[in-house]
Amino acid sequence: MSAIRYELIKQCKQSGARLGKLHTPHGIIETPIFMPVGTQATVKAMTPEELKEIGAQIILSNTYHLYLRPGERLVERAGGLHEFMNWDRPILTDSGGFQVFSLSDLRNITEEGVTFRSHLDGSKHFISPEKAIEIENALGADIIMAFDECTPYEADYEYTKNSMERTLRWAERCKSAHKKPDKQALFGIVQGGMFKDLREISAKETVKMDFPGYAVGGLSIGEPKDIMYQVLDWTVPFLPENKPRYLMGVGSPDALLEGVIRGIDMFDCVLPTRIARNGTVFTSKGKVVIKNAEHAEDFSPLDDECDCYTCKNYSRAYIRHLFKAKEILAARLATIHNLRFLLKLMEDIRRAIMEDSLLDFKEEFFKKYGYTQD
Ligand SMILES: CNc1nc2cc3c(=O)[nH]c(N)nc3c(CCc3ccccc3)c2[nH]1
Repeated sequence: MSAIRYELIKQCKQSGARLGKLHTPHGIIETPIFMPVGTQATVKAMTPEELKEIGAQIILSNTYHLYLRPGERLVERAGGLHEFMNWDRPILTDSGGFQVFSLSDLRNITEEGVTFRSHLDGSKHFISPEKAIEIENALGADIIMAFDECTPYEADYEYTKNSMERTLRWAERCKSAHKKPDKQALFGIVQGGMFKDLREISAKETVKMDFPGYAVGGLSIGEPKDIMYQVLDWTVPFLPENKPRYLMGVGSPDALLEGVIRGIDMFDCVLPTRIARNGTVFTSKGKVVIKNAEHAEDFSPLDDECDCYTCKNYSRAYIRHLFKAKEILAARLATIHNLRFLLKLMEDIRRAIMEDSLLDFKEEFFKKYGYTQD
């Protein structure tokens, strides 16, 4: 008995897109879904109530960060992540592999696991597949990711093949180490870099291990977008239709649409919250850098098609002023807007799939958004 159940509601007639419901111990998630990232047990600048207000159904957190600070045992003693961060809806945690590679400098990878230095204080640490699962079990997320190596984009065939094969062996070890499959759903992660045959082997071998859901890893790491889409075309067909598919690290509007069309159900990205704090916001007519002088006396909202709290109550001029004055409210208002923009885009996508008009919706969205302005 797995912790989650995926219900395929409708297969799009125009593309590989699907409408689904993911039943989890903390509630039902409608897919396709965008998942805000809350790396250190908080979606930066947002309260849980504000996240619910804008329609967030599931949030992500990070094993690597929470292990280093405050420690997974403290979170466990607090009653687990849901209690600790006052979030009673679903949570997904990544296994830490990716973060070790993108955050800590000194690191050594062996069959056993990864030795690395903490990006906080330089202290030495070791994480194995077993250790990663132990941490994720202690944190208590509804969906947990297997410990994998996100193969670097520029890796050659030989390295990518060895890395992918090790990730498969690690996946088996994660399955064996997982203590609570009835409470926490463990997803396998497909690797294989930019190579068709390696992606196919990784997908087939990972599916043989029968996980409740599958992630496509090793993407959104600097490769051109058309390569990412090509890798999806090579990989998704080998993933079972009755299980959710999660494309890791993807979240720009155009990539969300292209991923949905290729049969992806779940997405995450730090982009909307990160660029919000730097003063860049999504709008239906493309991205806007609010600090630019042109907005100084623009008393219209960020986006006149947006229904969010920020767009209903504040002007571009005011938000620009807050950024120029380095006011904390600036980051909050921009974050509310950017997250709502993507969550609403996913709502519109789900409606378009229901109405068999997804490709028409995509056409119209790109025309207005100005596709090239990704
Ligand atoms: C930005 N691009 C990006 N590509 C990724 C590839 C992988 C990958 O191949 N393996 C794993 N395990 N994670 C990846 C992530 C991190 C996603 C995440 C961040 C925060 C919280 C929860 C989840 C990625 N992120």
